[in-house]
Amino acid sequence: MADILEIQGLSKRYGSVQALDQLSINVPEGSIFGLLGPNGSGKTTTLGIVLDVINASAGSFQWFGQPMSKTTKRRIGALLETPNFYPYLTGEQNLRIASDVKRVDHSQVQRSLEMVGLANRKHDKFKGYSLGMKQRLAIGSALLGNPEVLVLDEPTNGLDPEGIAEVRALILDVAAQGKTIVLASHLLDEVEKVCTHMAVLRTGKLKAQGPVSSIMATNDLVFISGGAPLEQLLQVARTLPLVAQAQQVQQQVQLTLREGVDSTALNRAFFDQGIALGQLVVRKKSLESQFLEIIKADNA
Ligand SMILES: Nc1ncnc2c1ncn2[C@@H]1O[C@H](COP(=O)(O)OP(=O)(O)OP(=O)(O)O)[C@@H](O)[C@H]1O
Repeated sequence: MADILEIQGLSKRYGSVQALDQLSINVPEGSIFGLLGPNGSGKTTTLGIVLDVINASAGSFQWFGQPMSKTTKRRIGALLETPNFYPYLTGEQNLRIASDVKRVDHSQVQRSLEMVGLANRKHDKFKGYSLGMKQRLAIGSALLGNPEVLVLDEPTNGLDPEGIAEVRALILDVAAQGKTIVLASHLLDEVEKVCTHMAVLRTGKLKAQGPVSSIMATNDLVFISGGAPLEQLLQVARTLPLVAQAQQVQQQVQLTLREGVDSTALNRAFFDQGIALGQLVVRKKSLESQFLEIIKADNA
């Protein structure tokens, strides 16, 4: 997969605040890329820079392997903040105005309305739309001109649960039509549910990056029991080089394995110590606990 966006060593300073610190990120073509981080971690600044509305203090970026230009910009649709739609105009009328501003042909309006599932409500006034529909119209506006990439900043912020579900489904839908999506979110759950790839930001620094599945696959938790009393399991586990961390959790011993170690090796290691484990369960750590660990490590 080629990278549609490459960011190299991006830094941004606002006075005494180092908003971004040597950030390097690659966004693969066709991915739904989540920029995950708590408030103030630099997500909006990153998106602002790559959309050419904020100047970087240092570093560079390329879209489609090229520096930013008018032509490149036309290939990117963005929604950084909620557009000001006219409440008394219909969804269609609002998108017509948006297409005039963007200098995009009016024929694009119907296409956009269809993409965001509002074609059958296009004659309704904007003020009558649900929160989810309003946000879908905003995404429709970003899709005018049929860009290859869609950039969204916190696309579900301020929505009700129904709206959140609608917008997440829409993002998956738009991606299924071949577009790359870059979205910023402070919600771990959102990135886990929607994104294929992710970068974790903390105080302007990159903490992790890669396919969501591989980031989640590291540091699995393993629960063992049986074959020996719990105290003994715990004691042996703590002597094994392939175990990074061991503690008792209810009637089991919870282990974190070192990177690259699988559960078969663990089983064998116990067997070598004369213990045939009764039960061994691998549970993938939730993205949330990993994320919190990354944050914790950063603060340490
Ligand atoms: N125009 C500005 N002037 C001064 N400091 C700024 C400015 N914009 C952002 N910052 C600071 O830069 C840091 C990164 O902010 P940024 O908005 O990029 O983070 P974020 O992850 O998008 O957070 P949020 O979701 O709260 O917007 C924060 O410490 C913020 O206070």
